[in-house]
Amino acid sequence: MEGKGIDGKLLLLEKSDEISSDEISHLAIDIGGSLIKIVYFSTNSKCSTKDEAPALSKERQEVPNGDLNYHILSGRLYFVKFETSKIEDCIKVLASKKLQQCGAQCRHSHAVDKIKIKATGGGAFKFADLFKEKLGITLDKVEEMESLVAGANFLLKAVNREAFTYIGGQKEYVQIDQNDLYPYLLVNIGSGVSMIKVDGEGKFQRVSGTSVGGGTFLGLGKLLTKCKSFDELLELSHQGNSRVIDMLVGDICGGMDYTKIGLASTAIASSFGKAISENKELEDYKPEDIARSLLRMISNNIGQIAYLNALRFGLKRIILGGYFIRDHAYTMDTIAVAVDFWSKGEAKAMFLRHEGFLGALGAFMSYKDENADLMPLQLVEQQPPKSSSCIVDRIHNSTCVHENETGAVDCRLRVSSSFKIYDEVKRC
Ligand SMILES: Nc1ncnc2c1ncn2[C@@H]1O[C@H](COP(=O)(O)OP(=O)(O)O)[C@@H](O)[C@H]1O
Ligand SMILES: CC(C)(COP(=O)(O)O)[C@@H](O)C(=O)NCCC(=O)O
Repeated sequence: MEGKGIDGKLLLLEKSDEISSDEISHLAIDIGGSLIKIVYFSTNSKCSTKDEAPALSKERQEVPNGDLNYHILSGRLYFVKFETSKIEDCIKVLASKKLQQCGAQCRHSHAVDKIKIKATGGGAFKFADLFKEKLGITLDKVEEMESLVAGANFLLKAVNREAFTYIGGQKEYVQIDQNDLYPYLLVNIGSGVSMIKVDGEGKFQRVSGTSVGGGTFLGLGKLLTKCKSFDELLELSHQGNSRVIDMLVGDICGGMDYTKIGLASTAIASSFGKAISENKELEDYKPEDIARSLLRMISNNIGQIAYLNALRFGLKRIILGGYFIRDHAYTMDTIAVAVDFWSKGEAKAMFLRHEGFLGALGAFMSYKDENADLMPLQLVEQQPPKSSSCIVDRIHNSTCVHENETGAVDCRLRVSSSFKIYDEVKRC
């Protein structure tokens, strides 16, 4: 299991046993083709030092608002993931932490089999019976595209320093004016890729997609390089040189630019094209060069299709999400350069700090639609990220710290007083 912490330190997830059931109020899950993503809100503030979370509180604050009272729960939103192929591990962790007791339906029933949690992604259908059987809970399905859009809109509107451009190796955070947010093209690079034209809250249309996505990178990468994991493949690509396998314009044109059609000699004419004529076997190529060419081919292709769809609808802003991106410099650079190149600087690629959690966040936000039990969730307070950050990676039972990741969001939930989440969770 991996967790992300915005302000860097070893947040709640270093030891999974540290989270107990009475500290979690809401949880939503996105079960994709490759990964399971979970977003949950916790009033707990177990941080490595006291001063990391000064604003956190378990106290309820009564806030009159018209006829209704609300209470404010202060805490943090946490983000964790599992590999979908290891869904049994995910279920074990949920069972051990009793996180499954944190859905929206506690008020109506204390019976475990009446508990529902919001779930999105194809796996919300595929694994519904498994969740029921092993945890006794019902997955309350939220449509995937709807969730992606709701998650993206929420991040773009409510979280400071969420969106950034990546140009020349530099991140530049962009605070988008809320009145000028729409329309934009949302490109979610998961196992496959969905492209969605977003026109407002709940106003969107899936306009395109491609099956050449993150699953393709990982699947082909595993076959071609013998890498066992995404991280290994990504790491390998750092040391590679794509020119070894990719056929460049210069390779075709005797080292010259193809000026007439605007292609420099260094531009890729054909990804993996050199392999057709060199009479080499797979083993003759270095795995790192293969990983590099593969990453570049897929990222470039997505950038180009994204641009074409932006052009189709006259969209200037392309927002990229999905766990494939992983804040990875070469991936972001390739996509940003592709968009810039093809659009001649007209369109901008923007990335998100919580790129992999759009669906899960969207499903989390949908608790607000529950028959007024839970009033609109609001992120009313949030600390800006500090300079260094890290996450704890517990996949494959290994614990390691990654630098420069982003993560947990300090926030306050506004909930209806008729829905006594905290008490209910303790009673469940
Ligand atoms: N630790 C990881 N394990 C597997 N895939 C990963 C990992 N980190 C990033 N990825 C990439 O992210 C993709 C999945 O992205 P995601 O947005 O979670 O899609 P899905 O909802 O289809 O699972 C994978 O296909 C892979 O390219
Ligand atoms: C089917 C999916 C929406 C599932 O989402 P994912 O689990 O990949 O995030 C996605 O894989 C996709 O959009 N694939 C591309 C299909 C196509 O348009 O050709």
